[in-house]
Amino acid sequence: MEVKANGPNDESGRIPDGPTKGRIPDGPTNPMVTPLLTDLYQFTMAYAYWKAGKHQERAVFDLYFRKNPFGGEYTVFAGLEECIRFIANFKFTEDEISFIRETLPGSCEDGFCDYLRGLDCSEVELYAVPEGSVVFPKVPLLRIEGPIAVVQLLETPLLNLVNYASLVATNAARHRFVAGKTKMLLEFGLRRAQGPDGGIGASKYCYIGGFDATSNVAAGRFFGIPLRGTHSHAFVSSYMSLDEIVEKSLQSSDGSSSCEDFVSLVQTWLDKIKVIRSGIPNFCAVALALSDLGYKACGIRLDSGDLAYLSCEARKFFCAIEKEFGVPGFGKTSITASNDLNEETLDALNKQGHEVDAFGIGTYLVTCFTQAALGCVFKLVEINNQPRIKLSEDVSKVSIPCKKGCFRLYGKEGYPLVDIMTGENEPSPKVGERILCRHPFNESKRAYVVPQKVEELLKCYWPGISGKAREDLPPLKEIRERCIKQLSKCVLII
Ligand SMILES: Nc1ncnc2c1ncn2[C@@H]1O[C@H](COP(=O)(O)OP(=O)(O)OP(=O)(O)O)[C@@H](O)[C@H]1O
Ligand SMILES: O=P(O)(O)OC[C@H]1O[C@H](OP(=O)(O)OP(=O)(O)O)[C@H](O)[C@@H]1O
Ligand SMILES: O=C(O)c1cccnc1
Ligand SMILES: [Mg+2]
Repeated sequence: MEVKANGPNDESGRIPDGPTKGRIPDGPTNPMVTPLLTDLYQFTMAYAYWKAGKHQERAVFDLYFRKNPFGGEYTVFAGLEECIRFIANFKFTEDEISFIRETLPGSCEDGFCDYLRGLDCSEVELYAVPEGSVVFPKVPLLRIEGPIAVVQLLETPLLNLVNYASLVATNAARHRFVAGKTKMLLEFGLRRAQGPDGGIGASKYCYIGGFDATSNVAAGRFFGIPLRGTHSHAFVSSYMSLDEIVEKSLQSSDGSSSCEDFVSLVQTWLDKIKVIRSGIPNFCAVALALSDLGYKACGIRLDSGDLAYLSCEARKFFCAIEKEFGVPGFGKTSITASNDLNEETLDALNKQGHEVDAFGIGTYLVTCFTQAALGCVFKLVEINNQPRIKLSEDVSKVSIPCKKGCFRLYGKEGYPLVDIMTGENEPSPKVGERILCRHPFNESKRAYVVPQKVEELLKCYWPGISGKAREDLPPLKEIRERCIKQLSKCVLII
């Protein structure tokens, strides 16, 4: 997938009189993310707004989710950078406008096409919680303000860019929580992911959620995520016998000598250690022969059978070899496990006791097997400075009206206590001042809080022409660090 750079930057990457100060981010990572990547009804509504002369009315929409996924207590917010790349470069091509012309009913006026031709997100402002933050239901992840017609067109792509990203980042964080901080977590899901974008997205957002590396080479290239891999069964079963190995010599690691028949050296070791019929003595024989030449073998991967038992047996074998043959560190040879792993199997392995150093996780992680979608929604909360609410018999679907300020209040030890929403014109919470926090739908849930620190959650990532300062988009590693740091504080509380 090629990284699109269709932004309005000049050669210096700056737009001299453009809508925002500083550099416009490159286009979306996936070139399929265009203004047409939206639902038809957004165009139907945009046309109706335009026809009614309503399209420029200033609207405020909140993007939020209603319930934490996986039956859990938290969510990791991800996908923001791609949202900003999208709106920063939002512009219709002539081909796209022609397609819309053909798609809308013939009675639609040509003037709408002229309107689309001139459209960009310069009049839009986007406020967001920083990517990689731990977030909770109902509190806006994004607040988007702007002319109603254009913001309406943004609904579907923004939801698309946030929903899966946040779901899979949360899934990764949950796997990390069960595996523990010290284990290496490898994302192996590309072959099982929902298409190429699902695969690339899974690798990026699992990294944010706390995975250490991916097997996905394209993701390594695009995002600088560390790449790791072992080998498959096919590699072993492709050989019938040792006679097939033609090139038998191997230079020592420092280049000072050469072993003419490395295969014989391995066999000598194998004769000394072969006690059980498994791949482990074979690995050890090769590792010991390599050690003779100054190399250090990395480790093994277990991909079937009882992973707890086999990892313990393998560890015993490695330790016995360290002792018997005096090879320092051999007992610590890395053991990776894979094969249909998920939160439950990781938990079961922990309970049984195991010696696995690294887990390779694919299908259950990237398909988010236990929950299909996060269910983020995009709701109109204000138009022309007037509040708007969506009413529903299902109280969980009632929206919270008004343009809001969102704050995280921290207690004495620096731990977050509560996220609070205020009306834009209400005074914001202040350090050391008692404030009554009320649950939005349950009157009986209320508490006075005296915050020791107040953090404004929604920051301006796209100011349009407002002239406000724009938050930088941090590198992926920083987003991941934010996530890990925030989770370490939240999980203690949960
Ligand atoms: N000690 C263990 N405790 C709990 N679950 C385990 C343990 N060891 C392995 N598992 C899980 O049990 C399942 C084993 O699956 P299955 O029986 O289909 O595979 P297998 O026969 O071992 O290997 P293969 O994939 O080669 O057929 C996997 O989901 C694996 O993660
Ligand atoms: O099990 P996952 O969590 O999806 O992780 C990725 C899996 O992909 C590979 O084998 P593959 O599944 O292709 O072959 P298999 O079905 O024979 O294990 C690898 O050996 C893992 O088992
Ligand atoms: O490198 C591996 O071991 C790997 C990569 C993808 C899927 N399964 C295993
Ligand atoms: Mg498998």
